[in-house]
Amino acid sequence: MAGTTPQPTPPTSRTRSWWGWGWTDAHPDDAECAAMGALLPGTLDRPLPVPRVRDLAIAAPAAEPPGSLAHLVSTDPGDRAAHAMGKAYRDVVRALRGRPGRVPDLVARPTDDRGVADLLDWAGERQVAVVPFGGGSSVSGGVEYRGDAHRAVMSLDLTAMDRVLEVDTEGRAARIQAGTLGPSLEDQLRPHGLTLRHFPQSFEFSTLGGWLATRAGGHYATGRTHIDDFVQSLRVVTPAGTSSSWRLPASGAGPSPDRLFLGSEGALGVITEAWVRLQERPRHKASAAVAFPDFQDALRAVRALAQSDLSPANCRLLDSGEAALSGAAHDGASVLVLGFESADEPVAGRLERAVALARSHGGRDDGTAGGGGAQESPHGDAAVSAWRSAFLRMPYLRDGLARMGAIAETFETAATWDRVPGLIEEVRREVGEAAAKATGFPATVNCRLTHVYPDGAAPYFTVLAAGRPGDEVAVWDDLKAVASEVLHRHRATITHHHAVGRDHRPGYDRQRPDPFALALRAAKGALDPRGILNPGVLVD
Ligand SMILES: Cc1cc2nc3c(=O)[nH]c(=O)nc-3n(C[C@H](O)[C@H](O)[C@H](O)COP(=O)(O)OP(=O)(O)OC[C@H]3O[C@@H](n4cnc5c(N)ncnc54)[C@H](O)[C@@H]3O)c2cc1C
Repeated sequence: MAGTTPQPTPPTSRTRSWWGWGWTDAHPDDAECAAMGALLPGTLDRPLPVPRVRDLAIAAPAAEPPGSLAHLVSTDPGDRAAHAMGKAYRDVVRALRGRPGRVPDLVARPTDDRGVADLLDWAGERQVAVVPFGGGSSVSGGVEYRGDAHRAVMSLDLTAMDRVLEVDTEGRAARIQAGTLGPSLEDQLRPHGLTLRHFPQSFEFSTLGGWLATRAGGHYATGRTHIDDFVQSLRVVTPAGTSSSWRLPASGAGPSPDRLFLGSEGALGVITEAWVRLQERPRHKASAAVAFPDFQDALRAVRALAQSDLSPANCRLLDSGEAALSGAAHDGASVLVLGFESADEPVAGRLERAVALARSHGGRDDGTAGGGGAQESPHGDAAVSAWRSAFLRMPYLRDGLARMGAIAETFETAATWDRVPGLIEEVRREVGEAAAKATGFPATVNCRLTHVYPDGAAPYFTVLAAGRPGDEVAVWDDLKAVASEVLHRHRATITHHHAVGRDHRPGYDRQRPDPFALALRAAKGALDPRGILNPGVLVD
C-alpha cells in the first residue's frame, strides 16, 4: 500500500526575491519597467530602485529563544525582512518605499510536530505572537504582524517540513507535510504516476499548508479545483494539543473537524500534515479559444457551459481589456479559453461540443476546436498559449509596474449568476472613476472569470492605474474600499480564494453571520487561549 517516496526537490542556486514575486533573475529589468510604465499615463519617468535589506532600519530582536530551540531559529536580517509581509501589491510597494510591515524578531523553521509544539509552548509563555508562514505568497496581509500587543513576533516557517511521507497507491492518497512547495510536491508524486492536480497561479512559491489554511483555488475552472475537495484528513498542532482527524472517504459524523481548520489562516493552529486525495495524471488534453464580440453573450455562453455536463478543466472568460493585455485578442473581442483533460478518455468530442455551445451564444471560434492536445487551429492555439504565458509572467510584470509608481493589483469575488453582470459593470465603473479621481489619470479595470459554477461565477479584476507618488498604498486601499462596497451591495463574497487575512477583515466581518462569529471566537479561545496565533486574522 504505502510506497516509498523520492526526496524533495534539491535546493536551487536561484535566489528568491525578499520583496517581490518569485526569482530575482526573472524580474523585469529597468528598461522593461520603463517600457511598461510608458504605456500608463501618469507613472514615473524611471523605475524606483530595487530595495535592499541593508537600507531598512531593522531593530535587534525583541526576544531570544532558549538554547534548546535555538537551532530552529534565525535572526538574520534578510531572513526576517523576507518574512515581514506577503506578496500583494501593497506589500511590494511598502518594500519599494522602504516601509515594510513590522519585521518579525525571529524566524523559526521546525522540522517536526514536536518542534512546532515546543515553539508554541515557548511563545505562549512569553506572549510572543506566532505567524505561520508557508510560501509567504499571501495577498491579503495574512503573514504580517500588525499592532504592538505582543512582546515579540515569531514567523513560523514550515518549509523545512517538505516531504511526501506516504503514498497509498491503491486508495490514491498521500500523507504530505504542510511545508511542501507545489513543484516539490508534484515531483515527489510523479514517480507514482499520481498528481494532486492543484495548481494555483502561485503554485511555484506556495505550500500545501498555505493552500489548506487559505482554502486555495487551483486554476481549473470547474469540478475539483479547491484544495478543500482533496482533503482526506488533517493534522494540526494547536497550543491546546494536536488534532488529528481520521482518513475517511466521507463522514456524516457531525460538523467536520477538517472544515474547522480549512481556511483557519493560522489563527487556530499550525497545520503540519494532511492526507490528500490524488488523481492519475491526465493523458488527453485539448484546448481552444472562442472570441465574443459581445461580453454579455460570452457570460451567457459560460453559464450554459457551467450548467452543462461537459465540465471543462479550463473555462476562463477574458473581457476585451484582459484579452488585449494577455495578447489573446486585439480586436476588442472577449475571449473564452476552453480546456479539457482526462486520464482515461479522449476529450476532443467534449471540446467540440463546448465550442458548438459557445458558438450558439454568439461565439466566433474561427475553427479553433480540436482535440488530442495539439490539433487546435493556429489562431486558437496562439490565443491559448498567449494567455498561458501571460498568466505566469503577470506577477513579475506587476512588480515592474509597481517600480514605475503604478497601481497594478487584482482582487476576486464570487456571486450568483443573477448578480454577476451588474456586479462586473459596477466594479469597473466605480473603481475606474475612483482611480481617475484619486490620481487625475484614466485607469483600466479589466475582468476575467476564473472559476464558473452552475449557480454563479468568480469574477477576477485587474486594476492598472497611475499611483500618487509615495502614496500608492493609500490610493490602493481607497480603491479596494470602493470595490468592497460594490461587492457588499451585491452580496458577493469578499474573497473567492485570496483568503481573509488582515486586509479583508472588515468585509469578512460584515459577511459572516453573528452567531458564527461567536462560535469562531469560542474556538479561538479554546485552541489558542493566550491569543498568540496570527493575531488579527479572522477573529479577535
Ligand atoms: C502572484 C500570486 C498568485 C496567486 N494565485 C493564487 C491562486 O491561483 N489561487 C489561490 O487560491 N491563491 C492564490 N494566491 C494567493 C496565495 O498564493 C494563496 O493564499 C496560497 O494558498 C498561500 O500559500 P502559502 O504557502 O504561500 O501561504 P502563506 O502566504 O505563507 O500563508 C497564508 C496564510 O496561511 C497561514 N498558513 C500558512 N501555512 C500554514 C500552516 N501550515 N498552518 C496554518 N496556517 C498556515 C498563514 O499564517 C497565512 O495566514 C496568489 C498569490 C500571488 C502573489
